[in-house]
Amino acid sequence: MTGDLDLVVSLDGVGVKRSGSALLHDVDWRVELDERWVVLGPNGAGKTTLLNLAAGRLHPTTGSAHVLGERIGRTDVNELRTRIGLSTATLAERIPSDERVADVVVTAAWSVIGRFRESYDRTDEARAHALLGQLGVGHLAERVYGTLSEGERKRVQVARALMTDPELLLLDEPAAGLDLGGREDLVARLAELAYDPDAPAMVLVTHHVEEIPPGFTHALLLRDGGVMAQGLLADTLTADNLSKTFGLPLVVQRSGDRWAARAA
Ligand SMILES: Nc1ncnc2c1ncn2[C@@H]1O[C@H](COP(=O)(O)OP(=O)(O)OP(=O)(O)O)[C@@H](O)[C@H]1O
Repeated sequence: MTGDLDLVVSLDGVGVKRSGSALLHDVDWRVELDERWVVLGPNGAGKTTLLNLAAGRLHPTTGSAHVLGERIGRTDVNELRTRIGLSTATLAERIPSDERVADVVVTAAWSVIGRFRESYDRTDEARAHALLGQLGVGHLAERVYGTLSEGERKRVQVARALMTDPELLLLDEPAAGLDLGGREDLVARLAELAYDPDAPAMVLVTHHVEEIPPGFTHALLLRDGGVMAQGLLADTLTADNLSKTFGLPLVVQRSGDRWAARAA
């Protein structure tokens, strides 16, 4: 147990090994309540592994991991899960395509995917509708999930992740597969959330600096399971750091509160 109540994630010397290879090694990372982190790195760098650790769904092989004050591996993970909002492609694949959109969100209150009860609490229904509205898809609440566009689905998935009023929100590539309009819309919604002082601590995994929403404060760069750089966005997203992380010379541009990168 850590003494700092503002500390949401705390990894100390964490390594994760599978089948003899190190997915992560020597990771020290702290996420505080009012911080919004972006995790960047090339394919296979260990980003999803890091997110699964922060979600309490994976135990470290070495070192120690605390999430919301609980030590992973020594706590009831089911209880911890209701305090964490998680949106990943793996979870999204399990959403039944014939499910009513409002039900996709409301079922998160019971940590299930797929409606299994006749009636849900009215306050839960109201919260699900409010969250869909906040994400700009309130008008789709009565539609069937399978009929939504990819962009609409992504926003429903974020609403679902927020359903339990989590203390930590983890988003794995929320803008993957979206067209430019869809990406910009989602980035704007996530920016609103990032600026909301009542919103949970946030960690967003992405491959692209263009997808970093305004309001995000910190970045962690991963390569081959190791941390290349971490800290405040402006200090961390340098051409040098990104070039080393992605293994090619890059130019990084900041325009207001948005970022862009291209080969040098
Ligand atoms: N259970 C496992 N056993 C062996 N190797 C694994 C296992 N799970 C993941 N890996 C490997 O660990 C590495 C890191 O995977 P991870 O999914 O964390 O990367 P990532 O940065 O999220 O990649 P991407 O951007 O492609 O989604 C990859 O090389 C992957 O193949």
